[in-house]
Amino acid sequence: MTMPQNRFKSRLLAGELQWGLWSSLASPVAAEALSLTGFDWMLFDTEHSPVEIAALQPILQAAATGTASAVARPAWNDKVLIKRLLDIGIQTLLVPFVETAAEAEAAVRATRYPPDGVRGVAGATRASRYGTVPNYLQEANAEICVLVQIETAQAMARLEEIAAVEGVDGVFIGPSDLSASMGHLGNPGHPEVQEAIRAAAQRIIAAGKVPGILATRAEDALRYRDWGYRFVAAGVDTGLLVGSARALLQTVSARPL
Ligand SMILES: O=C(O)C(=O)C[C@H](O)[C@@H](O)CO
Repeated sequence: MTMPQNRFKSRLLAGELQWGLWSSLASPVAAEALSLTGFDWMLFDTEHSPVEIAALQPILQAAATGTASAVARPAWNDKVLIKRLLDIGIQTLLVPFVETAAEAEAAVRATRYPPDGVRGVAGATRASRYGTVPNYLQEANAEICVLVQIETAQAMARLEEIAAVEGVDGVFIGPSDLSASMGHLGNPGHPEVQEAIRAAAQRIIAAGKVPGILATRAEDALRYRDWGYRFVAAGVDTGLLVGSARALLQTVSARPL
């Protein structure tokens, strides 16, 4: 086997727009089906989804059927959680709650083998295609993509120093937590939050990194794209499922016998 190439990273660094889908369903069937819908990437969340590492591997195997590159979010910026995601084949990580340059540096180091970092060395894992990639240990670092998540006002204030960290490829804004941190819990659409999100895209670009974000409605996703965001999760699978079911019920139940 040859080294798996990180298509998400090469497209990110080429400045291409990549549409994503956020997955919280924690289901191999959903992952397989949704990976075939044409999105460029899918985010598999382990922070707020009921899924542990043993269940995530078959989800990633199912998702590999389709076209979407797999991105995973560890539950925390923790080198053990990150190592376990890397071992099951994740090459792109969205690291939550990064508030300082030191935390961003720690996230990058967690993804790199020594001497560049502290990633533990494993033998035959899914990452190395069970040991069939001959130069996996030598080539792995280059294919890793680190996205750090900015989701507090404190992190926003330090955006430039976080983005400047070597090895950080993209900076992702979390609108829900950011709005909570700014005193607007549950209201990411608040003008103050939206202005911070608009400005953040330009600040990230000025720092030489690629901005990304999560939207839950198409109109938000398109506005973020127009503001400069280049990896945009346009929706969440749980929301799409429940939303479609409710709309269907509303349609049929609105027509009496
Ligand atoms: O702050 C945010 O926005 C996020 O981190 C995303 C949330 O975890 C959630 O909306 C994902 O379903």
